[in-house]
Amino acid sequence: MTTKSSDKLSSQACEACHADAPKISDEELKTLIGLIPDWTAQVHNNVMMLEREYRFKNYKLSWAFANKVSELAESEGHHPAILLEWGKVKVTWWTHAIGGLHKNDFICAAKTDQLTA
Ligand SMILES: C[C@H](O)[C@H](O)[C@H]1CNC2=NC(N)=NC(=O)C2=N1
Repeated sequence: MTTKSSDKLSSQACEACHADAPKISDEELKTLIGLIPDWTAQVHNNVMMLEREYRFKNYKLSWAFANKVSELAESEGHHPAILLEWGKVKVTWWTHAIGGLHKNDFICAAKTDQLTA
């Protein structure tokens, strides 16, 4: 079996996150984003977020993927923004409780990538 660098993240589970949990450092951001190269860190309304757009052949496939992401979110207790459109789904992960990025967001991004397989 081949192992990808993102497996280091996707094999982990989200931990309970509290308002006093620290945001990831710049150093951690560099390391963690390197494990999920298809994602970009973007700042919206002063909050750093992880974003990726997935492409599909039609609306039904986009919709099915958005549903899978929703199932993942409920099972992890961590919830992304999902923008469902014809042929594409944009997934945005951040941690509301801290207004930024926590390791949970990187774990969930790696798990989201696995849903396309
Ligand atoms: C009580 C519950 O676990 C929290 O409100 C969770 C739910 N899902 C969440 N999802 C995200 N993305 N960030 C959070 O801070 C968050 N908090």
